[in-house]
Amino acid sequence: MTAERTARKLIAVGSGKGGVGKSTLTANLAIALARVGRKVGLVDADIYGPSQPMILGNQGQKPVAREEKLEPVPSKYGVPVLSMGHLVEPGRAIAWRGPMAGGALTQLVDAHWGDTELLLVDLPPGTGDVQLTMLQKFKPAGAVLVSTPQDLALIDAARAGQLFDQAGVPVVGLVENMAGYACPHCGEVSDPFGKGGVEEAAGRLELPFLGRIPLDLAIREGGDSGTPPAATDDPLAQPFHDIAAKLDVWIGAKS
Ligand SMILES: Nc1ncnc2c1ncn2[C@@H]1O[C@H](COP(=O)(O)OP(=O)(O)OP(=O)(O)O)[C@@H](O)[C@H]1O
Repeated sequence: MTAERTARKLIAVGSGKGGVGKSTLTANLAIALARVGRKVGLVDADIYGPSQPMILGNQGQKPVAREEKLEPVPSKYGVPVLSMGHLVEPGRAIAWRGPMAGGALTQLVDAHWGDTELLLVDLPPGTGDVQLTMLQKFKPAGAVLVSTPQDLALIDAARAGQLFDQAGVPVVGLVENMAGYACPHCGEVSDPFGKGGVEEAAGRLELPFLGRIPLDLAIREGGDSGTPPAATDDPLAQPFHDIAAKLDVWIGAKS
């Protein structure tokens, strides 16, 4: 069991601010990595607001426990997942204090992940209890930070970066989400959240810039309907595959 643990790498996907697309990115990266043959699993560490069962289209399935540990729930994209969303009734509020949330996270990570070589962990936004448990107890190999290009989100992203830094977890790089919206009627591209801010911030923080994902209705619809773009042949899959390839190279270099 010790050997199994050392071989498996955890990559945390974090953000300073909520709603910037962390869960969307995590699911699509996991699918992209599975499509190139990686044995990848996903932990939805967003204990209070789990969204992976909906994004990965396996809502309503319950994980079974074997020898007091959970069995991950399969998804049709070859990415097994564990989420509080599989354990509590949909729509029910999860009002837990920090230690309980930390305990729940432990159950999700310390599960029967079998031959899974890579676990992507979708963190809750910010720098709270769950993030600290994640860093201290499970020490991810690296962290990917996602932000929209607006200043407010970037300040928080830098703060989240500091948290990883202080914990000795290297930041793999920054991803810009929701940049450039092409109007479905006239095709004109506008930037509701700005553009390029994350790349600039990455330069300032001396961190790699991993790529940019456009603001696109199909990404939102894919998330809501359990069909993430990375699992399709849509051109929207490309940025996710490009970012996943960079992450794969980074992990390879670490091994
Ligand atoms: N590039 C995009 N284009 C269009 N919609 C997007 C994009 N990225 C994310 N969304 C949508 O924005 C919403 C928030 O995204 P998501 O849940 O991934 O963010 P989050 O950072 O994980 O949020 P939370 O703070 O709840 O954890 C979702 O409805 C998602 O489908």
